[in-house]
Amino acid sequence: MNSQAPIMSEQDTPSVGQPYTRNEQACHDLSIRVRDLSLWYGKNQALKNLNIDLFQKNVTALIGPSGCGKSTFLRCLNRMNDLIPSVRTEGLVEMDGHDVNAVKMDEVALRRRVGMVFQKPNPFPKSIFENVAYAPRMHDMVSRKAEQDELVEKALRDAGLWEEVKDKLQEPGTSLSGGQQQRLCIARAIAVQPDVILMDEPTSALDPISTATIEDLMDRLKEKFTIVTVTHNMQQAARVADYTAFFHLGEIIEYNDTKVMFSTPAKKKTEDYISGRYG
Ligand SMILES: Nc1ncnc2c1ncn2[C@@H]1O[C@H](COP(=O)(O)OP(=O)(O)OP(=O)(O)O)[C@@H](O)[C@H]1O
Repeated sequence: MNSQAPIMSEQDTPSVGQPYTRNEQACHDLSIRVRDLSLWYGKNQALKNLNIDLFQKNVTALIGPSGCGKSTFLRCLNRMNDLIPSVRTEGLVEMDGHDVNAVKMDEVALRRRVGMVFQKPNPFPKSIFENVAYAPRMHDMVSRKAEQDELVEKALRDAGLWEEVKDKLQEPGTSLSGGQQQRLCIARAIAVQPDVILMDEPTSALDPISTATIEDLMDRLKEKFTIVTVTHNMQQAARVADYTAFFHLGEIIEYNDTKVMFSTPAKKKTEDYISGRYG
């Protein structure tokens, strides 16, 4: 646990629909602030009046049964739901004090600040090198070849992949194993130096060893990045997450320090879910 992170007591657990309130110290660590966020797909309301604060350089896990809105919520943080025509949202999502839904917010710039890693590794059909170099070049972050090489090496090192690929950077990204491809996707996400990395079930398509490697990586990456991850795996949430939010039917039922939530959940529904009684 990040020693700078605010420690929450059970009394801090927000009741449904109420903003999470914190002490002054905690305000400095705020990355994303969500207030009264609701979302509809056509007539179906998928998110109901969500209020949550997500903290810098911590891992927050989103857990809950299938269809409860975890992925939908994740996509609100980088406006990916905008790509779905039937979607309507209400409420506020602020990143470092800026409303991400403001008309003047540039979506390209937003997605540079908020990287995303998906359930199934999805490298571009390009070389390992190009998978990492492409976005920094598009964003004019590198001009000289040497700078580009340096940035690619750094991103691959930070993603724990460099030693495995340094001699085959020109081979296709798709030639790597599933676990390596997922680390390549993480390298691609961090190459543009985002503030936040969203991960949507990043290990669910991987074997146990690759899963453990990604979990270790998340632990290291949170020194530099804010990570928000969706997982169906309770043990994974307990292992990797500083904070956990339990979603149910489009609502946040409970949000707390992971250790507190898993040892003494405040709500019966949370207890039933984490003890495997449903879901
Ligand atoms: N593109 C879409 N169009 C219409 N409805 C959608 C769309 N995506 C999700 N939904 C609906 O929104 C609700 C929340 O879905 P979402 O995928 O966010 O849940 P989830 O908790 O991430 O589920 P899972 O754990 O199974 O991935 C569900 O009722 C789902 O059917």
